[in-house]
Amino acid sequence: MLRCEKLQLRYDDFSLAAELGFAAGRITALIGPSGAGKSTFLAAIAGFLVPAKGRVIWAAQDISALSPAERPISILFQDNNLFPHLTITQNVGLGLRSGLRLTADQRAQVAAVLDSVGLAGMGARKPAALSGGQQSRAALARVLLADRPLVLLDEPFAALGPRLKDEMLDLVQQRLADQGRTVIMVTHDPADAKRIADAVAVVADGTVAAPVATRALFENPPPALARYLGK
Ligand SMILES: Nc1ncnc2c1ncn2[C@@H]1O[C@H](COP(=O)(O)OP(=O)(O)OP(=O)(O)O)[C@@H](O)[C@H]1O
Repeated sequence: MLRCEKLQLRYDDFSLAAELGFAAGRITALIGPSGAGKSTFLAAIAGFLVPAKGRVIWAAQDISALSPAERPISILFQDNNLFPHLTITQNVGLGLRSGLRLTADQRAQVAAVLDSVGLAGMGARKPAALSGGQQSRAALARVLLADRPLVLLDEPFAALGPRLKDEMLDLVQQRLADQGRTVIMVTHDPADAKRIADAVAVVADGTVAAPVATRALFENPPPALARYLGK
């Protein structure tokens, strides 16, 4: 369980309050209007933004004072998930260790995970020599290898076409959530949430609301979500 206790996040003229929990091993979608604070909230969980108040608790431990690297967290952003000057093997290997020198055993682990996401034989290429969908798979492969229990997705698949995006969402479900990881994903698309999220937390009006089971939420949307959906 990830808990946000009396969390208050602030920029100059923006503030966001969060008092909620995310069930372990589940996928929770964050949905809400542009500028509502979804990325800001993920940044606070990841440790990039110091909260004005409150605490972030993971598995009953206060992780608020830990640096991003010390937190049990992997993150995928919309862009810049891969270093352009490194090969795919090197990029994915960073999930195992921070240096570029991999042992034979580590290289075998990288090859196996690339194989498992459909990128067999592509390890020697640079990211620019992969399609957008393949780059997404490589970034996901690094998250798989990093083996951190909490995974934050800030719309990493938004630039993909609908079929590729659905493939990636299904991979997230099969390879992350079904293996016990806790996933929090920002999305603008209700269809993404309906496809793989167990629950949805609405971010609007300065608050991150507690997650509600996906189907129940869309069947009976609260006013902020109804406005967002244009209903
Ligand atoms: N580094 C920053 N400094 C000052 N204000 C910021 C900073 N980053 C974000 N903000 C402000 O915080 C608010 C929330 O931004 P955020 O990016 O979290 O929203 P979002 O819900 O993720 O939006 P979108 O759906 O458009 O990506 C916005 O008003 C934004 O202008």
